[in-house]
Amino acid sequence: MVDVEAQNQEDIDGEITPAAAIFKKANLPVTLKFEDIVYKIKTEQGRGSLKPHKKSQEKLILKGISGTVLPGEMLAMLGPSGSGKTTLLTALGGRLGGGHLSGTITYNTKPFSNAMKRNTGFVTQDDILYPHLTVTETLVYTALLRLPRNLTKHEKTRHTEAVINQLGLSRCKNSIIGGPLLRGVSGGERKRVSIGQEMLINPSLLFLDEPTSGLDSTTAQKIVSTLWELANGGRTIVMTIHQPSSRLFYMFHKVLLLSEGNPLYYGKGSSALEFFESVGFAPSLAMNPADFLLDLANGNIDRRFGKRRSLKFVSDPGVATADSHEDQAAIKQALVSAYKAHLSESVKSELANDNELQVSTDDKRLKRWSNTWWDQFSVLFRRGIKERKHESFSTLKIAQVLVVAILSGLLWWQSDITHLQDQVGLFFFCSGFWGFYPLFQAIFTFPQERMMLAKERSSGMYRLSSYFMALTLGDLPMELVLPTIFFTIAYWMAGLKPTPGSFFAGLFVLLYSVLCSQGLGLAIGAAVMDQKSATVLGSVIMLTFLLCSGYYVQHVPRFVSWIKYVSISQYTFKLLLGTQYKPGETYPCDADKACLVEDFPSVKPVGLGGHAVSVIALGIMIVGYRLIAYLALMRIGVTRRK
Ligand SMILES: Nc1ncnc2c1ncn2[C@@H]1O[C@H](COP(=O)(O)OP(=O)(O)OP(=O)(O)O)[C@@H](O)[C@H]1O
Repeated sequence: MVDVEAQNQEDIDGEITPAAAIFKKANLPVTLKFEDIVYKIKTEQGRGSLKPHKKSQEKLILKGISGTVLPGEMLAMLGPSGSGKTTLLTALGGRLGGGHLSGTITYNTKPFSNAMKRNTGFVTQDDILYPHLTVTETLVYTALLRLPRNLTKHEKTRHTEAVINQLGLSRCKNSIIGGPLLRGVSGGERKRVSIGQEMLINPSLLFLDEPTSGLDSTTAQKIVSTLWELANGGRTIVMTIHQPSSRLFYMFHKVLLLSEGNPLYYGKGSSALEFFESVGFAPSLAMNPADFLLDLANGNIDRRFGKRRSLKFVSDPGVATADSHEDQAAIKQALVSAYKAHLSESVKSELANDNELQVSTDDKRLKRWSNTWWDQFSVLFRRGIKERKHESFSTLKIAQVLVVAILSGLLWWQSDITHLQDQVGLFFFCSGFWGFYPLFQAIFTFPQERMMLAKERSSGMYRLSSYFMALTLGDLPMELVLPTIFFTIAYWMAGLKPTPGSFFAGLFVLLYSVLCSQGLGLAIGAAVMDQKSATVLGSVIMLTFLLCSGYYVQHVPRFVSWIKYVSISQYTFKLLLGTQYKPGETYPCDADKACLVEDFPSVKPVGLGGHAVSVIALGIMIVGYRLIAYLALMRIGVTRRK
């Protein structure tokens, strides 16, 4: 017998078995038990309707589900769409947030813990992968982040190679993953990459949400065969599956059939038909048992197949009559009662069986994170640059900025102080353009990353701070290069003060304000997490800042005049003017008259003093907005545990 305790301790200390052997056996065999799982959520009635009063109603999603999955077993959850499969899987995987979950879930008699989290893989229904990374890159970055710190980079790469071979991904290992608008690997390969990401940590407990959905039967068979092999190595595997073929159906050690949150069957797949026959439902024709089970769970017993001849024939469930609905409900009710009468006792006695391995998972000895902050940061930074370079360094963006810069240079061509209004207009344009541009670049950052962040954070891959720093710093070079190009072109074409001091001061102000607008974009994106709403909110805020910066309206009413104190544009505009004009400087306002620049109507509202205050205010905003973004992100990927 395997010395599980020693093996487990070894894993806690980080000494994972050599790459070639990682699929042979589970590190820490897990017995999963769940008893009387009930899950309720509060829904708002009248939501989306014109009713003024919304009533909150409780909805029962899972209605007392129990079962046991032993090491070496593969449990498949079957049921119609909306029957609660994903909800139950998420609850068992320790990731269910919101709502009220009751009942007990134990892993080797213990509740979910950090040690168990490290030993658990969770493959979500949608493949959440970066489209521009190759298969190998995707898996290597995951290995670098998830495998323990005492493994060398070389060992982690060897683990990746072993996973690639095990999952039959060698042929496409250098192909990019791809996405909706980018051709990449096939759907089946993508699914295998998602499974591979979880297999890298050699989990003893593996959850998969519909791993075969949308795949042809041969690919589905390949995936389930791989999972079957993994189960054979002493792993505990739980998956939801829609309509498995009969070949697949008989590969599962256990099947749990759900209907509207109720269990209808739990036990061996091969005994399912026998059970339903014993309670009065049997197919009279040879058919895929999974299809028959789904028909039962839908209450759709066809007269040709069902023995319940007294029930009306349901020709088209889509246009079912009230009678047929009643029939369906009656069938489902009969099946729920049959489960309670014949199966619930045996499920309970199986749960009472003390067959768990008494393994100590010393949670206190286990460090929360597999890697140091710096390791996480550097891997995430490199991965971010690789994935996002296509977006950040797109020729379209560079061309856009070049065109605007050259156009501005031509429009303001060699303007001098005799055309003060024009020059002031150029500075206002700069503060507006470089307020909006970085804001909209940054606004999309977190909404686009949301799914990935939720997935990786819920498997405890990295700290939020290392992710946040890596992502925001990774975007910086391009964010700063573009305004530098713009300013250099526009400045010299427009003939502004030709001194290095004025030029660099202006450039510094522009980059400083870009950092501030970028921070605002990050904060709005992270707080709203919806691209459309964030864009609308961002444009309203930035427009307000521009309108209140003192250029358009010089006599701003008192009750809105405070807005200028939070306006990025106002501070940028003021600082840009300060790089060109000094207090007391004059301009020719009439043929033979010189006037003070600070009295010029477009300059007066912002003035030429108070630069230190502006620099401090922008500095506070640069930090403050990023802090808001960070706090808003803290809610992503964190599940509440009971
Ligand atoms: N947070 C939630 N808010 C509202 N309804 C929810 C929530 N979570 C689950 N539900 C509802 O619970 C039911 C079960 O959902 P679940 O996703 O578990 O079903 P499923 O069997 O996995 O379906 P599918 O096969 O289509 O993925 C559905 O009716 C779903 O709308």
